[in-house]
Amino acid sequence: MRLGALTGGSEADTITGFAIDHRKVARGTIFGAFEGARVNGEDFIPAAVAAGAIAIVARRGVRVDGAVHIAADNPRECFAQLAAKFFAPFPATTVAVTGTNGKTSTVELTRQLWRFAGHHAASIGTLGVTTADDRVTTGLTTPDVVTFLSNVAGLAREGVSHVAFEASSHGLTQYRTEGLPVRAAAFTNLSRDHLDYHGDMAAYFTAKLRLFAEVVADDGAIVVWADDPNSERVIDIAHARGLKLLTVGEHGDTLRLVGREPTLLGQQLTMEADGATHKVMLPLIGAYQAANALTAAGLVIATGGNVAATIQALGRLQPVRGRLERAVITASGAPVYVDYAHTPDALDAAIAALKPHVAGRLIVVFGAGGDRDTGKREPMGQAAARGADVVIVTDDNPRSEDPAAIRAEVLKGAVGAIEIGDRRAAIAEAVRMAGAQDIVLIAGKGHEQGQIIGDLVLPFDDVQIAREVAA
Ligand SMILES: CC(=O)N[C@H]1[C@@H](OP(=O)(O)OP(=O)(O)OC[C@H]2O[C@@H](n3ccc(=O)[nH]c3=O)[C@H](O)[C@@H]2O)O[C@H](CO)[C@@H](O)[C@@H]1O[C@H](C)C(=O)N[C@@H](C)C(=O)N[C@H](CCC(=O)O)C(=O)O
Ligand SMILES: Nc1ncnc2c1ncn2[C@@H]1O[C@H](COP(=O)(O)OP(=O)(O)OP(=O)(O)O)[C@@H](O)[C@H]1O
Ligand SMILES: N[C@H](CCC[C@H](N)C(=O)O)C(=O)O
Ligand SMILES: [Mg+2]
Repeated sequence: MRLGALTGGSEADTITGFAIDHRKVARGTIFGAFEGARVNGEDFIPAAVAAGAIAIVARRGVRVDGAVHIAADNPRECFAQLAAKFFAPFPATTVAVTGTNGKTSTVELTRQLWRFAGHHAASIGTLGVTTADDRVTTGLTTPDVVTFLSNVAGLAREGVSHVAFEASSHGLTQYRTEGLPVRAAAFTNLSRDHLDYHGDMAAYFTAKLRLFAEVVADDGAIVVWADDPNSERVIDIAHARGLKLLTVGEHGDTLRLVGREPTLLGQQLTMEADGATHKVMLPLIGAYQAANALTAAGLVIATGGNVAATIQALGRLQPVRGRLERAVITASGAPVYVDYAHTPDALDAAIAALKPHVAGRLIVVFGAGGDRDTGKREPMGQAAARGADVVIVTDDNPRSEDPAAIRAEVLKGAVGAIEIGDRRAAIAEAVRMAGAQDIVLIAGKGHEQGQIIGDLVLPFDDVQIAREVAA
């Protein structure tokens, strides 16, 4: 592609790629220079030009010498639109999911449901890029815009026709997933997280709402988990834009959940849809997993799926890695579950999911991550203290913070909890004390394969450790 094709000018230079990090610029690259939370990318423009950048997307008034200046009021948005033209074509059906909790689960369940319907499908999110036979991690929930667009285009070349991706609030704020048509967007729920980055709940919600107000296509659809108190705002946007609206949940119209009976290994769901009553045995436990499964079904229906067939396909869903994953049963007979709950609401949801299955005590082991929203720590402690019979506060990913100080903040909400900083020792203690009637929940790290301590990432896998200490 020639530069002129993007600028509307006559530049004949061949575009070889796009970069938002000057260290990734090569001859023929278009460099996006953005003001960041840490540094100002505009400071790297001379270095990018020296490395061979032929054009710079940057704010008006910014100095650019030796390359074409593509000036824009919103450089991130402009860059995404141009990069998408370069990387196209994309899979025909692309959908996005946002919300505080449930994004990873919903995109993964959507991918599975599409696959059951015979489509070549993929999901992109915290677990990485997942296809029927492969999973590649990207490090972030929503990868940077260049990684995202090039990956989605790569999936199209592999024959993938359907993609579901997670739109994190960071990703939406930074226009990481713009430029390609989003056919449907789903809202799972809103509760506190990431206030370190967004400042307050209003700004955090506004960041998420942009998915519905601006990103989803004008002829697209919006799928809403209708039982969240915040869903009304999303529904209002759908009405204001005249978009197709599908609501799911007890308050839903498209898929109305009228019954949910927990069983040993799953739950029997009863739904009203299309004027008929449907029953299906969902092989996943917990109200929250039913919510995500219904939201996923909503996305599949929004993109052309048959209602009755999609509901029946819920019965074939496989568990999502690290979400209420049963790691092991201890020698004394207690099941040990690993879950990615790392917000107060998620801890509530994970505990509520296990409660119906506990005859004895629920023992919860968890901590909070460092360098992330500090205000969620005490409420996480409260959620655990409220719902569990035994609480063990341990370390999550301390990152640059003092782990003892993080634990102290969590313990403010969980007075009287047991404190064991070393995560392996904490898991071992939970497993040791669990009797036949008890259940152990290890929360916060789910699928993660490492523990981030300072600048180091040490190998750590909750599932594997649980198996080791239970052996
Ligand atoms: C807070 C945040 O979102 N940071 C991400 C973001 O940073 P930023 O745009 O503010 O970048 P910055 O570091 O200030 O730099 C500004 C610009 O200068 C460029 N630069 C920077 C240094 C340099 O030497 N040369 C250079 O060109 C950068 O590429 C960037 O474009 O863009 C960077 C480049 O893509 C990301 O690496 C970085 O992720 C950091 C590592 C991170 O930890 N992000 C987490 C918080 C995150 O994004 N999480 C969300 C939500 C998780 C969830 O709830 O699921 C996610 O989607 O994963
Ligand atoms: N619909 C839901 N309602 C409440 N809690 C949920 C819901 N879905 C998931 N959770 C909780 O949140 C945890 C993380 O789930 P999941 O990974 O699907 O969310 P996410 O939105 O992708 O999270 P992240 O922001 O880290 O990417 C789960 O392990 C569970 O404890
Ligand atoms: N996507 C989430 C992951 C948190 C996982 C938890 N283990 C932690 O490290 O805080 C975040 O960036 O806030
Ligand atoms: Mg996720």
